[in-house]
Amino acid sequence: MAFIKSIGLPRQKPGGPTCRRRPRVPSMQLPGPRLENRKSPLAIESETLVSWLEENGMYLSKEATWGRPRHPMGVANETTDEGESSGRGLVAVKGIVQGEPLFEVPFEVVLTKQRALEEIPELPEDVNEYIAIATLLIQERSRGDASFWKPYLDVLPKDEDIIPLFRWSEDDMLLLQGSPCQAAARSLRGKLVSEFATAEETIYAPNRRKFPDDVFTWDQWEWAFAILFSRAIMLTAEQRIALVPYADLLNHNPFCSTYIDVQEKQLTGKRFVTLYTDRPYAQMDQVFVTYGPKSNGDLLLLYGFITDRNPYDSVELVVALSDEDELFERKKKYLDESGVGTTATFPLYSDRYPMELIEFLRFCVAGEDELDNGDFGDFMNEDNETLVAKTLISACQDALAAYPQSREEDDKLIADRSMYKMFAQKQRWAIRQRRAEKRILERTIANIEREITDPTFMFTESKE
Ligand SMILES: C[S@@+](CC[C@H](N)C(=O)[O-])C[C@H]1O[C@@H](n2cnc3c(N)ncnc32)[C@H](O)[C@@H]1O
Repeated sequence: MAFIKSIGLPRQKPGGPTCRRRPRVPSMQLPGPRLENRKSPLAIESETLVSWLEENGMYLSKEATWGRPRHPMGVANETTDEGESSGRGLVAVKGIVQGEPLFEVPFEVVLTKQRALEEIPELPEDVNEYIAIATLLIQERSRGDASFWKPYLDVLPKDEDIIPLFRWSEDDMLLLQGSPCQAAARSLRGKLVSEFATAEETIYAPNRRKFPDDVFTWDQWEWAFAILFSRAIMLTAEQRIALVPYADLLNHNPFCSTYIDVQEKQLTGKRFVTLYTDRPYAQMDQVFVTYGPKSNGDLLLLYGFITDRNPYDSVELVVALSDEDELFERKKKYLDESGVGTTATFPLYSDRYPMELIEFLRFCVAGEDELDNGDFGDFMNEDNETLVAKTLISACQDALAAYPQSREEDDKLIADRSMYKMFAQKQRWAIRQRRAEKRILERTIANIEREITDPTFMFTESKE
């Protein structure tokens, strides 16, 4: 799935015939240090991280030690997925068997709310977890070399490389005109703005000596949340979120189901975050985790990337009770009382739709008889079911009409590889995202149009 460009690890010698190497240029002829000894800044940062983790009790030995095999992974400084850079990643440096613990990260280096409260006693005890860790991140970033977490902060992607959708400007977002992603991004951004205003008023402003206004700025806040949304993990056993250095170098593969646990060593009482694999890996394979069953829209919003092979991809479809319906008032009253409202949004997948959507539409298109006696969770009659199908098709057509470009136009942009490569990263994500959404809408229309011609057609659970 992913191709590793440069992993900074010794490659296994290939078997079979070897080819002769070109003689090396004598080092004395080279200006400055010998080329082969020059390390990229990325490699230096990764090595510094590894040394720091080892100093703080993480086992990362490159050689087997007494009774313990070598650490099975190494940091890949540049990985790619579907032709796009996916930043650093972790790679198996030896075969890994299923269920093997991959690493144990000592709690000493983990960022949690608890740790934030210890480091910043000025934070209120009941502070929200995200705000606590964001405040710790901002503080530590501002401390530069003096920060305990400096080696960790140095491997975080550079600011300009962190491009979740909620950080896009309104101009960038024009590329996603018509997409439900725009509203999701504006809504998340709005929440972050208002959370910042509250934190400013209740935590930062009252204690300026601890929280100077040139450090605790909106820009730093936005950066900290971008880091948290794209890297924090839920420690389920403890029901808390955490930033776990090293573990957060793992990239996403929706087909994985690795799991994370917190372990306490019996003799020492020391706690570690441990990751177990769900499948074996061959040497040089990139090791993945899953960030959860997320649609591309959610991946773009929180993590700043999408993946074409995403079984959980969906597009939000808005459907509403028609205000021209003769039974509008009666139906509205019922919907309001049920807490649903006359407009609802449902995820539409390329091969399925939720039964709640069908039930909602069965109710919205129902006649008087059906309203009195209907069970909307089940097929009621052909007329009602056909009306549901037509309403669904028309909702998909309306959604498609909201995009200024057609799916065919997006296809063309992507097919012209040399032109496509010249687009900026955000443009490429946007074109792929809006094309994926249109494909789901078009497929839904095609599926329903095909099925509606079948005399036994009905929406059933099996389509979910
Ligand atoms: C938890 S971090 C993983 C480590 C990260 N690659 C790095 O360089 O630090 C999550 C970020 O990695 C990138 N990423 C993870 N999985 C990816 C994938 N399958 N394709 C593209 N980018 C991916 C995205 O930028 C995402 O926000």
